Amino acid sequence: MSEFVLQADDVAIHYGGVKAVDGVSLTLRRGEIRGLIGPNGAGKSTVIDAITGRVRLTRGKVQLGGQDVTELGPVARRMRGLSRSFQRTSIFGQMPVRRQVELASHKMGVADSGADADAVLRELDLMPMADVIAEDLGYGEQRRLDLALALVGRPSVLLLDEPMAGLSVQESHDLAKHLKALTSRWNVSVLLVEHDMDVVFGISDVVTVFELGRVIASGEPAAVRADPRVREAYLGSAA
Ligand SMILES: Nc1ncnc2c1ncn2[C@@H]1O[C@H](COP(=O)(O)OP(=O)(O)OP(=O)(O)O)[C@@H](O)[C@H]1O
Repeated sequence: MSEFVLQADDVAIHYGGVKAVDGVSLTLRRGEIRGLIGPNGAGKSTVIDAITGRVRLTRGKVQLGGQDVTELGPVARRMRGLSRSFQRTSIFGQMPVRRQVELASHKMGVADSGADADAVLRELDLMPMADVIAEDLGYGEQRRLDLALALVGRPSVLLLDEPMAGLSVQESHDLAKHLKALTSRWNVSVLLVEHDMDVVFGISDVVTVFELGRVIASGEPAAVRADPRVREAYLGSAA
């Protein structure tokens, strides 16, 4: 058994002459949060797409729990425990919260989807809103519902692309707290692309910095924050 739940090796995604991602390697240990940061267009979302199987690799390999999944599509990867959140709550806007989560769990083939849904809702403090129509939730709660849908079937890896976008400081704080709790209580590993530096440096175990499709720094948050190259490329003097 690999010590990594997720391992991407020398991943490249080229669009014609555009090297969106060009030789990126990264890993996730069980229960670890890795923050991915970098300027706009650095290739962060493309790496997420590559890992989920949404785009085909130009080069490289993706492994999940030590198994090569490079040739598998997004649904097959999801079934093997690789989940991502979408900003998709509006698709089922007319449906009550618990029903949505239960349906998503059922679609995943979970035997007791009711129990699965309840566990997820409890974990994310959404049980009091179980019967609320999704459209009537506050924005922060909708983001949590989005996360709930990604958590059905107990994935081992969660990929999140800017989950804090549009949230208030308090809502971001709450979501960050839930993410941190998930990693310890459910042993989920998280790859977090996020522009909110307080969140990234606050909850990540490791931070990886992208620039122009490549990794320019990676390590513990304090070391990355202090790295002169990172400050120059991205963080500026405000960090
Ligand atoms: N389908 C595509 N075709 C051509 N170029 C693309 C495509 N998708 C992404 N790119 C390019 O690849 C580069 C990386 O984009 P990407 O969206 O991954 O960056 P990002 O770091 O996620 O940026 P942001 O922080 O703004 O979301 C950019 O130059 C982008 O224009």
